Amino acid sequence: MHDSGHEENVLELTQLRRSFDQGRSFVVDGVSFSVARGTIVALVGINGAGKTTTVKMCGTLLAPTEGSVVVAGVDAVKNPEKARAHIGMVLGVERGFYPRASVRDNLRFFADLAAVSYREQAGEIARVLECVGLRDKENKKVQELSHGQKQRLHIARALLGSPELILLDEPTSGLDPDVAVTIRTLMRRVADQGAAILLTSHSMMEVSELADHIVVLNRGKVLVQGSERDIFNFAQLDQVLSFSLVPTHEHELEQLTTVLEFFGLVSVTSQGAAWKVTVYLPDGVDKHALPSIEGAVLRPATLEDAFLALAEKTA
Ligand SMILES: Nc1ncnc2c1ncn2[C@@H]1O[C@H](COP(=O)(O)OP(=O)(O)OP(=O)(O)O)[C@@H](O)[C@H]1O
Repeated sequence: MHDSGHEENVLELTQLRRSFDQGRSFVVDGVSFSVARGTIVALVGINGAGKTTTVKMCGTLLAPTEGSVVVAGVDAVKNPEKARAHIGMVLGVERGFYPRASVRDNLRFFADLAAVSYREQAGEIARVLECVGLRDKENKKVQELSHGQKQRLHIARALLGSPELILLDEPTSGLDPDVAVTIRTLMRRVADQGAAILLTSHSMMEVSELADHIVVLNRGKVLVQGSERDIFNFAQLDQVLSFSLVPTHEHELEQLTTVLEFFGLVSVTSQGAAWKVTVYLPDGVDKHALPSIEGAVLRPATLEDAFLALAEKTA
């Protein structure tokens, strides 16, 4: 199935737009990016940025208002069924399986849908269950599985028939950390075997670990896309200064933030009787000139910080 060059784009979005109010506003507004074979692209953005709507359009579950989606060379807007044959997806995990039927029977049903021939089904089901570490649950009823096991079963379903494109909306949300690690390892392995993966995630740690390319959405538009370094550069971020403050006089917080704004973007959130102050410091700031503040911690910025700084900037 995977017979052409490594750089081939399995998914290409061009100027994708979607309105839910007859064109008065667009929740996805001119989004373009691509996902190459063997790579993982993460779509991130604060709530309501348009991530799920974008992924649904990639999966042919929602028609774009404008723009194009091409999956494995197939125009997915004109030929959604043909495109779907190349897609495995996990979008929302509460529904989808027959709870009283066994894991194997459920996967047989989906193997049929994924056009896996009857002769190959037993082997394919064993393969995908092995991939997600559920081989010993083949005869269990789905309703007897834990939340994490069901999540892994959804991923197993998406792998049936080895689709070239895998779409995952929040694949590890609500999972125990150890199960999330298993799933992340699995995603990397599936990509290394040649699949193109598009995922959404609220976990910047996950994105940092997995994504080869990051697309940051903001109110339906691509704010920035590229490597982790590109996101840092765009957010103009190097280090982060943070501390808690219980003001001793009325204007203390205001005075301090006015001084700190000279150095970088300042975010203030309440923490009971205290205020948590975070200062996002760009490259080149003279750290020695910073006011000395009791309990302040200066540390290198993480992707989470870059993301929060961008969210703060665009709020
Ligand atoms: N079927 C719909 N009808 C009307 N508005 C919708 C519909 N689906 C989504 N929206 C709106 O589109 C916007 C983007 O939603 P979407 O779910 O794509 O965002 P998201 O980035 O995935 O958010 P979250 O991180 O909260 O999952 C939101 O304002 C949402 O209310």
